[in-house]
Amino acid sequence: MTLDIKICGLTSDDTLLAALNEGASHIGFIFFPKSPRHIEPAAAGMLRQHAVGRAKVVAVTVNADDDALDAIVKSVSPEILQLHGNETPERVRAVKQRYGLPVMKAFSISEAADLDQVEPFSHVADRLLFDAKPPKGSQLPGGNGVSFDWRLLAALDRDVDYMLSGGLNAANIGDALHLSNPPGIDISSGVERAPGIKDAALIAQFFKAVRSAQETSAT
Ligand SMILES: O=C(O)c1ccccc1NCC(=O)[C@H](O)[C@H](O)COP(=O)(O)O
Repeated sequence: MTLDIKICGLTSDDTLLAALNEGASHIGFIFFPKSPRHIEPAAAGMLRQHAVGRAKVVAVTVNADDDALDAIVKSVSPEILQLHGNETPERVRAVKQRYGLPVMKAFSISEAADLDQVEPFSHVADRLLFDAKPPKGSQLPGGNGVSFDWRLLAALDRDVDYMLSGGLNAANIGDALHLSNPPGIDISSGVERAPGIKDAALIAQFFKAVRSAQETSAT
C-alpha cells in the first residue's frame, strides 16, 4: 500500500514545489490566524495551482463557521477539509453535505482513552488524523511539534483510515512507521527552520528518511 504523505502549513512557492517534487500526496494550508502558518484564502488559492494533478489540497480549519468555510472553499477549491477543532459528528456531517467534500477529522491523543472519542465519527468522517495533545499553554490545536505514543494506534481496527501526525521528523519517522504502520503521515514543524518557515532541505531530508525506512522494512 502506498503511504500518503501530507506536508502541512505551506506558505511559499519554493517549499510547496519542494514538497511536490519529493512526492507529497497531500499539501495542507492552515486557516487559523493564531498560527504562524496561517495563510489568507486568496494566497492559498494562488499557491494551490502548483498542486493540480500532483497532490490533494487540504484546507485545515479550527471550529470554522459556514462563512469562513465558504470563503476558503471559494478561493482555494480544496479537495479535502481538515477539521482540527472540537467539531461534533453532526458538524462534520453538515460540512460534508454543504460542500460535497471529504472531511478529515483530527483528534488529540495522549493516552489510550483518547481513542474512545473516535467511534461516533467512524461513519461520518472520511478519514481521521491522530495528532498529539497540545502542550499546556499552546494556542494551537496542531503544529506543536510534539508526539504521542504511536503504539497506542495498534489498538485500532485494521480498516480505520487515518493519518499519523504530531512531532514527526526525519529522525523519528522510521520508528513511527515501524510502530504504527499508518496509511498516511502528516508533518509540519518537523520540516521548518523556524515556526512557520518551511525549509526545502528539511523536506528533502524527511522524504529521504521515509524512503530509507520503507526500504528497511521491505527487506
Ligand atoms: O500547524 C498549525 O499551526 C495548526 C494550527 C491549527 C490547527 C492545526 C494546525 N496544524 C495541523 C496539522 O495537520 C499539522 O500538520 C499537525 O498538527 C502536525 O504538526 P507538527 O507536530 O508540527 O508536525
